[in-house]
Amino acid sequence: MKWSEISIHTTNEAIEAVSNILHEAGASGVVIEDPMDLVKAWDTTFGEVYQLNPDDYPEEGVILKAYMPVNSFLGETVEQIKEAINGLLVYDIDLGHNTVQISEVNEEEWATAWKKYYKPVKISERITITPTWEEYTPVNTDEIIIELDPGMAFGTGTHPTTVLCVQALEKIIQPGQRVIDVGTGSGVLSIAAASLGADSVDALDLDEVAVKSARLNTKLNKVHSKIQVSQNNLLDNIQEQYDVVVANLLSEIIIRFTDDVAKVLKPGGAFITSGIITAKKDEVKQSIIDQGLEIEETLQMEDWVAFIARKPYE
Ligand SMILES: C[S@@+](CC[C@H](N)C(=O)[O-])C[C@H]1O[C@@H](n2cnc3c(N)ncnc32)[C@H](O)[C@@H]1O
Repeated sequence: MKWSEISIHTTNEAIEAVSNILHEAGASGVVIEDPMDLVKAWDTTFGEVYQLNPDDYPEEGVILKAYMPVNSFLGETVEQIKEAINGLLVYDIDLGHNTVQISEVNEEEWATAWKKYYKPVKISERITITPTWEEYTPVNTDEIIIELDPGMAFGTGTHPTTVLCVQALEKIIQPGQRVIDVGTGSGVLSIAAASLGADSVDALDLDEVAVKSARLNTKLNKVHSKIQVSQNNLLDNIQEQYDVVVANLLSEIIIRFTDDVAKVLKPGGAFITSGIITAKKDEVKQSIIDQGLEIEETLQMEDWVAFIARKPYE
């Protein structure tokens, strides 16, 4: 499996916003390279007026590196990333050099680079996410451990949008419920729902790499008998009714399919959604309200928002 390393030369000021864009685009981890690597020492030993060569100018800024699987969406994703970064100019964020470079790395290089940063993390009252290669002993008796092999799909389980969805699931899931997880990635939200007592979960993703990764993770966590993983575009051709719809997707995509969410929810059912950057909060909220759902709670972590909305009884 090939990974593509996307290197973005930007400024300190833009680190957070560009990292958010990379995470929103599904990057598995963002690494910030030491800006000091870019600084070259000036040799003025003889007090001469230096003949400046543009190539020797002290470089400023930072390099952000993100990793994405090489698949048919990559070109489009990189274009979207570039567009979103350029969009930051509207907020007067200095982007510095603003260059984007792409190179291929192999799976082993990626895995060793990334595994260093990935440790067990308690992400909600009851749920701790641990990578498959770490030994972890539960601290509390009612603690739920989710073991994840993030593999090639989005989702180490620790991104703020995932954390917000897990926290919302913990509030909402009742034993026996039927759940659908749109954009399942590594399967983390489906595993959380099943572990919290849901009876059956349909886990959907457009990306076949995610489908494989989710299947593997549901087995690892021994909840595969409750979770059906399939390749599907959003809620296309879904005819069943659900107690809970959970979707951690880009704001633009959420807005596009809230009408289908309202259709598949049972009266009294809940819609949990994140992937919403604060700037897009109102737009997403309005699209949910326009479909007759009621916003029950808004959760926030760093620059990210999640909504819990409810379909009223007739
Ligand atoms: C931000 S990740 C969320 C992964 C996981 N649910 C989590 O919370 O960590 C979004 C996922 O949605 C999937 N996705 C994007 N567009 C989709 C679509 N139109 N239909 C289904 N899945 C989609 C992506 O492949 C990706 O796995």
